[in-house]
Amino acid sequence: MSSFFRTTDPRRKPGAPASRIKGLSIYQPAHLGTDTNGDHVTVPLMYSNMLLAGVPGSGKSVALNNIVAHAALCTDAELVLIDGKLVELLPWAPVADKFVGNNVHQALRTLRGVQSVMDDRYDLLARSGRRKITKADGLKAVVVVIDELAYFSVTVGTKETKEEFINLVRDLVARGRAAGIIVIAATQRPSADIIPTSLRDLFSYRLAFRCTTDSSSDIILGNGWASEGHSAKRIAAEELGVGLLLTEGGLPRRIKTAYLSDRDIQRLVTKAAYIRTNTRTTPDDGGEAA
Ligand SMILES: Nc1ncnc2c1ncn2[C@@H]1O[C@H](COP(=O)(O)OP(=O)(O)OP(=O)(O)O)[C@@H](O)[C@H]1O
Repeated sequence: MSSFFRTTDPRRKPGAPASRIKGLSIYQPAHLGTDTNGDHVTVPLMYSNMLLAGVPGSGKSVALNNIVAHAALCTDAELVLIDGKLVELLPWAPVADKFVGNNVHQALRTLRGVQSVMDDRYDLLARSGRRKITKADGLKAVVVVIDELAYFSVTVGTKETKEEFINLVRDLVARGRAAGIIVIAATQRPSADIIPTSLRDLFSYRLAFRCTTDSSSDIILGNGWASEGHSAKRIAAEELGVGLLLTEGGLPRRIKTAYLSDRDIQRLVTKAAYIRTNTRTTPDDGGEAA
């Protein structure tokens, strides 16, 4: 398990001021689980985005919790949670910079706001002749977690709100990475209307949990993977939290996500709340230098 499960920082000397507890950095990879060899599986969040899909109860929310936990503990990331199901991400609401439940208009307003942050950052990049923001810019990454895509793009609202929602998501996924806008989107409906190829192909990481057909597995991972033996249909119903993780340019890798109990989440929220309100904290390490 990653170090953020500890309630106290092991490097903190007894009696040392609490302000020495450091948060994580969004430039560090997030712990997601283990592979079939038992090796740790991490995913870089900065300059990335991720699509998660699979049948109900296959493990998407548990996977999302790992990612949200990492982002919540980062002092250089803002957390925007959009939860059409309302209850899945709700435990993280106290540490979210913005929490939106099943309100499509609020969801649209929030995504428009993130889009305008992204546009401002592109102006900044254009003015300085650079291609992506770096740590040296001192700008926080914005981690936008959406569960469930289909709720806003198909189920509720009007034709106009559904179209605007999916257009905003597509734009943030397409242009967000270089600007430090990270979209993590989940759906229990891996069908072509919810995840058109043009959207799916924009995600740098795709995680397919159990699917009922090879074609729905391909809708998540990409056309042709099932025929090459990489199909999330082969994941058994009892293999909860098992999925195929595809990274850009790689092969799908079978992983099992780390499970966070409600108590783990409560403890992480408490720690993240402390880290986020303590302005003197600085993120650990940082990975990518300017
Ligand atoms: N990595 C895991 N280890 C152990 N149990 C798991 C794991 N992932 C999921 N589970 C079990 O499966 C249940 C369903 O998982 P989860 O809520 O993540 O599914 P889901 O795909 O988000 O479902 P839905 O689409 O209905 O929201 C969990 O409550 C948990 O009991």
